[in-house]
Amino acid sequence: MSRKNKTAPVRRNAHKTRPEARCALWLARHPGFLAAPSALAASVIELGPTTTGSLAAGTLAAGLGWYRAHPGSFSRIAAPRLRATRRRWTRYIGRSWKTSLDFCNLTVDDRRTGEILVPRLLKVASPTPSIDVLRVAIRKGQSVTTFRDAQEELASALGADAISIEKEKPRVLRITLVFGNPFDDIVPPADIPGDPSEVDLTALELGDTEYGEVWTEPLLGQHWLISGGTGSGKGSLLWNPLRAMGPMIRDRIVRVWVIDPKGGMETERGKPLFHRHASPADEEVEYDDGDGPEDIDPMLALLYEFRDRMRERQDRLRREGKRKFTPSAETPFEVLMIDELMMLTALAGRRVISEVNKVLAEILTQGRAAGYAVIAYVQEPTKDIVPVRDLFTRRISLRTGAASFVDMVLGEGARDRGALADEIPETGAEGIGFRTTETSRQPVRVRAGYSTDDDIDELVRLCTPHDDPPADTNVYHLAA
Ligand SMILES: Nc1ncnc2c1ncn2[C@@H]1O[C@H](COP(=O)(O)OP(=O)(O)OP(=O)(O)O)[C@@H](O)[C@H]1O
Repeated sequence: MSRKNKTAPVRRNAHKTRPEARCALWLARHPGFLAAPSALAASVIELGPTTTGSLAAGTLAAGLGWYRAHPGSFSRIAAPRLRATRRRWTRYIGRSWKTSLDFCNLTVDDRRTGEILVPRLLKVASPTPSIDVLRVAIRKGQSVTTFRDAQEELASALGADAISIEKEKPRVLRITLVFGNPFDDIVPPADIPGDPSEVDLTALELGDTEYGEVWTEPLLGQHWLISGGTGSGKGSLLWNPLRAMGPMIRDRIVRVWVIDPKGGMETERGKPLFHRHASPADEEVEYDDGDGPEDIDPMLALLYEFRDRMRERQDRLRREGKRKFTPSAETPFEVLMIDELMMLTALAGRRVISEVNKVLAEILTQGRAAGYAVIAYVQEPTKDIVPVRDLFTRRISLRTGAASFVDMVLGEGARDRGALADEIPETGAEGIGFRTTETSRQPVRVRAGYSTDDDIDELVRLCTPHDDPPADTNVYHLAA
C-alpha cells in the first residue's frame, strides 16, 4: 500500500513511537555507530594517543599492503565490504533513502499515529563497483508488487540504470541495482601472442572486466557455454579465444573443429584456421558405425569424428599410464566450437537431435582430461534446447531475451546477485554480459573485445596452420 490514505481521518499521536525510543532502536540496529567511537575513546584512554595512532596507521598500512600485494583477493574480499559501508552512509543515508521512497509513493501513512513509515534498509551489499544489492523490510500493506509497480521511478530516484526486485521472504525484498555502463568504448580484440610459449590456455584473453582488468577464461580442462540473444555479440567470443590461442593453432598444438549450423556465415572467413569445418552447406558424409557405411549429416559426422578421436586419445593415455594430458603437436589440444547449438539439439531431425545430445554428453563428461574441449553458443539455454547444459563448466551470459535465462546459464540466484543480463540494452551494448568468478558465485560484468573483418583476416594471415608441424615445438609447457 502506498501513501494513498491521505484523506482518511487521522488520530494523531496514538501509539506514536517516541523519538528517544526510535533513537535507541536505531542504535541497537547499528551497534557499530557507538562501538567504533567508544573503542577509539577507550583505546586513547587506556593506551594513549600515540599507541592508538600507531595502531590505526598500522591497520591502514596493512590494508594498503594487502591491496598492493594481492589486488585480486583485496577486490574480492575487502573492497565489497568497504564499498558497501561507504554507500550505506552516502548513497542510502536515512534522509535521502526516505525522500527517494517518498517520491515513488513507497512510504506508508500510519493513520493511527500520523507517522510516515519508511521501508527499512536492512543491508547494503556492493559486490562490484556497479552493482548494489539492498535488503529491504517493507511495511504492512506493501508487497513485492507495490515495489515492482514503481520500479522505474525507484531506479530513477536511486540513479540506477537497471533494477530487479524480488521477494526474499515475507516482508523482505531484495532490490538489485546496476549503475552506469563501465564500458564506454568498444573493447579492442585480444592480442595475438607472438609465440606458443606466450599462450596461456588456462587464461585466454576475451576482453575487459568492469574493474578495468583483462577478462580471461581457462579453456584447458573446461567446456564453455555462451548464451546470448540474437545480435548480443556471441561472435566476439568465437574470435577472441582463437586470437588468444593463435600461435598454437599455427603450430598445430591446438586444433579447432567448427560446426556452424547457421550455414557458415559467421565462420567462413576464418576457415583456413580450422582443422575441420562443417555446415549444412556441405555434402552428406559416409560414416560407418559398425553396421555398414551410410550417408549422414556432415555436422553429425564431424561430431562423431571428434568423439572417436577423443576415445583413441583416452586409450592412448591409459596405455601410457598418463593421467594428465599435455598439449603438443603430437597430441594437440582439440577444441570444438558449435555456433548455435540450438539448431542441432532442438531444430534438427529427431535422429540428429538424439545423437547430438548423446555424443555431446559423452564428450562433455570425458573430454576434459584427454584434451578435448567444447565451446557452444546458444540463444536459448533452456533444458529442452540444451539438455547437456549442466555439463559445461564455464558459462557466460550476454544479453538474454528472458530474465529466467540468466540463472539457467550462470546458476541459481545469479540474477538476484546482480547479473541483470536481460536488462542489457539491445543496441550499443553488444559484447557486454556477465560471468561468474571461479571462486565465488558473484557475477562480474564483462565486455568482449570486438574483432572486425580486418582483425579476422589478420588472424588468418598470421595463424593459419603450417603444412608440417615444426619439430622443435613438439611439447608445449603450460605458461606459468
Ligand atoms: N564485442 C563487441 N563490441 C562491440 N560491438 C560488437 C561486439 N560484438 C559484436 N558487436 C556488434 O554487434 C553485431 C552483432 O554481433 P554478433 O553477430 O556477434 O551477434 P550474435 O550474438 O552472434 O548474433 P546471432 O546469434 O544473431 O548471430 C556485430 O555486427 C557488431 O556490429
